[in-house]
Amino acid sequence: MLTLMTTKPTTKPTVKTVTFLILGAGGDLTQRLLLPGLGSLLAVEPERDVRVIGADRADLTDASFRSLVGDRLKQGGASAATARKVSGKARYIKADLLDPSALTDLIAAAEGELVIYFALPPAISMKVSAELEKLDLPAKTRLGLEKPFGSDQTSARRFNKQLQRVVGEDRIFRVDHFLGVSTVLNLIGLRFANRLLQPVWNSEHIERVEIIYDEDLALEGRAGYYDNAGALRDMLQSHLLQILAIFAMEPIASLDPQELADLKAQVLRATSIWDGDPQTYAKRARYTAGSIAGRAVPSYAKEKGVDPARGTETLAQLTVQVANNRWSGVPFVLRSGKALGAARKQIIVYFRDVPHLPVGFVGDHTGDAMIIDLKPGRVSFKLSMNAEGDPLDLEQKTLTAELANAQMTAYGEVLRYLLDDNQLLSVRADTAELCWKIVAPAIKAFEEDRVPLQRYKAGSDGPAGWLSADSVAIGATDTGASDLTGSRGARDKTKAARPVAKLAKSPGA
Ligand SMILES: O=C1O[C@H](COP(=O)(O)O)[C@@H](O)[C@H](O)[C@H]1O
Repeated sequence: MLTLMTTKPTTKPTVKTVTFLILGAGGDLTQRLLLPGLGSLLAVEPERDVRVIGADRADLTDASFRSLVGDRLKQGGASAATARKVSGKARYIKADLLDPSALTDLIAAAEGELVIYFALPPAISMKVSAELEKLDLPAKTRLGLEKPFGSDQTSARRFNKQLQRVVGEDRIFRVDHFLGVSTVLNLIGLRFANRLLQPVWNSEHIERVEIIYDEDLALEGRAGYYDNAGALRDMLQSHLLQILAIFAMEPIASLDPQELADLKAQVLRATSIWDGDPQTYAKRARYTAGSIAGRAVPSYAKEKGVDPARGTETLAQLTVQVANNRWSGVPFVLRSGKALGAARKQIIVYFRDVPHLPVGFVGDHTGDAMIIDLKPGRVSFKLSMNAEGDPLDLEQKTLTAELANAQMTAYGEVLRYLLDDNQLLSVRADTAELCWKIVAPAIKAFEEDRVPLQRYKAGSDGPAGWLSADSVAIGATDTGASDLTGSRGARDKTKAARPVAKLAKSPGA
């Protein structure tokens, strides 16, 4: 196993006291992601002094909240002693979050630096921040926010302006847990630490890029949120465009939050739907009843809380262009969906064919690619090599290396940066707005029914023909099964699973 890169903390663990005030502490997000995420952070940095205050309308008591905090911290990996230490100091304050005097009391209860986390629906977050604007907040107060950041470019801008009236942009942390995935930071290391890769990271050598996040999970009881969002807003507008921005950005000089945000914004400003044609380059589909790994999955339209008439898509695919000197002419295909047969979370970089193959060689020398698996972190190179036996007969072998596993959950990583007042992993206001601008023509085309809502069976690979043959073949191949030497056994397995991969010359609509 070859370790390519580990994610290094940008700051050393500190023992400053930080109050983590969770607005909406009774909700699903707090229990499912935030507290376990904090637990995973405390597993690595148990010396942190984090004071958790939960606030909500729900009738919880200090005691019941402490027990919830303790359980969830342990679930995230914190030791029993650390969980006891943090949960023992946790407090629950029942509050109407739109009442200024209740907010004043919550703020007064804070010790040390204050982080206010909005685990609330966006409309409520907007109202609460309007109330916070009227209050005196302690110096260094930071706001943590969950997506969606608005529902279009205009509302995102309005929300950003509202938040910036509470604290400066340098204290606003828009959380995208994909930016906490170590693999994304590893992507920067992989590209910029390797002489081999740096010169080829452009349209001269790269023919197409796909960023795929197919999930084998279905709705998981989230109709209330998801049926109003759909795959395009839920995943492409946010997470996948963030990954694209990091992948495609110009060289970065240091892991400076401002510089990273500037470079990401530069990419996103140049990004738009391929040919400005959402009818051809935006696709949507919805799952029907099926089964995934032996588990029966009802049709999306029959899921509890879904309004079938809304036409919400559970799979979306968008081809975009980055119209700049580096990427002109290279299609970036973004795709994500639910209830697919296999979880596939990859960035695939397809390299162009060599201009000339020495006369005399035969066999498969096309389809060279780099595959970055996001979960678990892994990088594979599909390369043409001389075959065993007849050395003139080329074939493709896959060389795979594990990326270092994250020390903590993605939420743990973004919380670490938030608690440490480091904006490296947060989404800046302008990039949040730009992401809405990029997808707006596709959203409009979906709403006006100019893009047909296709169907796919839960447990399938999605509608046929969306991805090119080479992409389907890579998806069917477990890149991790190959090894660095490309032994005959591994190669045979790869070959059996994969038809000869020929690059499609179309943008992959
Ligand atoms: O933000 C979201 O992300 C998850 C996928 O992320 P993962 O880290 O849980 O794999 C997605 O299922 C969800 O719909 C979306 O809101």
